[in-house]
Amino acid sequence: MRYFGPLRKRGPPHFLHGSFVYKGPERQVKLLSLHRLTNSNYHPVLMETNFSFDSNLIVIVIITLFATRIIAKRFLSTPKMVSQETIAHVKDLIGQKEVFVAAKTYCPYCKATLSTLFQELNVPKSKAVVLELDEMSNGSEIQDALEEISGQRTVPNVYINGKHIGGNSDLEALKKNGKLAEFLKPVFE
Ligand SMILES: N[C@@H](CCC(=O)N[C@@H](CS)C(=O)NCC(=O)O)C(=O)O
Repeated sequence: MRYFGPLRKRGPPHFLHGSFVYKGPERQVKLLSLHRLTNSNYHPVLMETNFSFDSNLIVIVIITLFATRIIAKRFLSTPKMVSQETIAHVKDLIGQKEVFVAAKTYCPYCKATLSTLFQELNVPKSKAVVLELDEMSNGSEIQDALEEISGQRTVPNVYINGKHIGGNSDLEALKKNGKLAEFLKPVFE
């Protein structure tokens, strides 16, 4: 890369900053800036590089790569295969007790949900099945099955009396509008 100071050539600023003064396969010369001398006299400051590459082309290539990746992920990814056996097993777990929560130990939303149910609302732990999926060898399989059954992949995934409640925000919304107490009634009977 080589910089040229102001050249002797004088004239109006007929080309834009950053534009190519010369562009060949082995070198290119770009206009860096124009030094104003008088109202009508300018010195161009030029920069010469040995390798000519089109920065627009690089941007297009990067965007194309990203777009291809997103499209491939969205449309070409193979659907997760969850065995009917696992689905039946998870459905069984959901129905085993009044409350079912699929959680992960590090998940703050899960902590909030468990605190709402067991500390705030005093749901007896004996009435609930809580799965910490990240501590289970078949946790990801169960998560796939939950997605298949409820359409929800995130944790916490809450069921009360076999009814899908949703995540922590859904639980909080039900708590706010007073419907959660109604859902939990059978738990305390
Ligand atoms: N809006 C959801 C947010 C739940 C969420 O984002 N959970 C994260 C974990 S903290 C999750 O499930 N991530 C995907 C995963 O762990 O597979 C809720 O209120 O429950």
